[in-house]
Amino acid sequence: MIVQVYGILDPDEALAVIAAGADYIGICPPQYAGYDDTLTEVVSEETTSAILQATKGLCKRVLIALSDDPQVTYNMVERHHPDVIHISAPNFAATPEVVAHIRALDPAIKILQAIAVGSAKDIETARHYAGFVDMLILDSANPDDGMIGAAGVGHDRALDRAIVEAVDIPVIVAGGLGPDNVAQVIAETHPWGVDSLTGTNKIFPDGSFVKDIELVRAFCQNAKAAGQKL
Ligand SMILES: O=C(O)c1ccccc1NCC(=O)[C@H](O)[C@H](O)COP(=O)(O)O
Repeated sequence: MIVQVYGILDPDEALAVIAAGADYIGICPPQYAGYDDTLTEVVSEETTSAILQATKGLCKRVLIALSDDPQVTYNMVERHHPDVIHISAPNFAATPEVVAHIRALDPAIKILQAIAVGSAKDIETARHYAGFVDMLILDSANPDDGMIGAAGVGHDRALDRAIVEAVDIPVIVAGGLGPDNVAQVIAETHPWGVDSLTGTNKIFPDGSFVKDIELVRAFCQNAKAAGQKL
């Protein structure tokens, strides 16, 4: 069972999260799209580079792309060359042309497409993406703004399971996962990987957060143990 942990803010935190068991770490670089002032997890271009440098070869490093402007994603790939580019924008998604463009910039990169799971038609959407992306992440729509991800809530896990069974590429299940519910969700969905942001954070009164390393450790241990039982 692959474990992805999002919301990494600096190199030391990244190393602590890896030591606690994460296989993939997720970073939110500047998006130049109106999110940079509202998302507390956005880190500067310099910090993104420092995290990527400090963790090279220790885990898979994932950058999230939230902008509807394709050029923002292309610039991110060209500048940082992460192991994985995670496309999670409201109105921009992978297409065969987008994938070809990204691969021309970095032939080694893996492309992870997000789906905000909400209805049975997402099964067909997943089948479509599976024809040209490397991985899928099944996430929750944020009830406040409709954005995909970082919602801290779950969604219909029967749909996740149906998507896992419908495609032949790796699928990461996300949305409201933490140490307490990850084993149950793995048992229900049989994913290749699981992901956590909110449920492994220590949140401060002003809304800022850091990773809670003990929660990350428990999340990784519980996920791996549940994966062994599949
Ligand atoms: O990590 C971010 O900064 C982020 C911001 C906006 C949308 C998604 C984001 N992260 C993507 C992830 O993969 C999250 O871990 C995933 O959405 C799950 O989040 P949560 O429900 O809070 O565990």
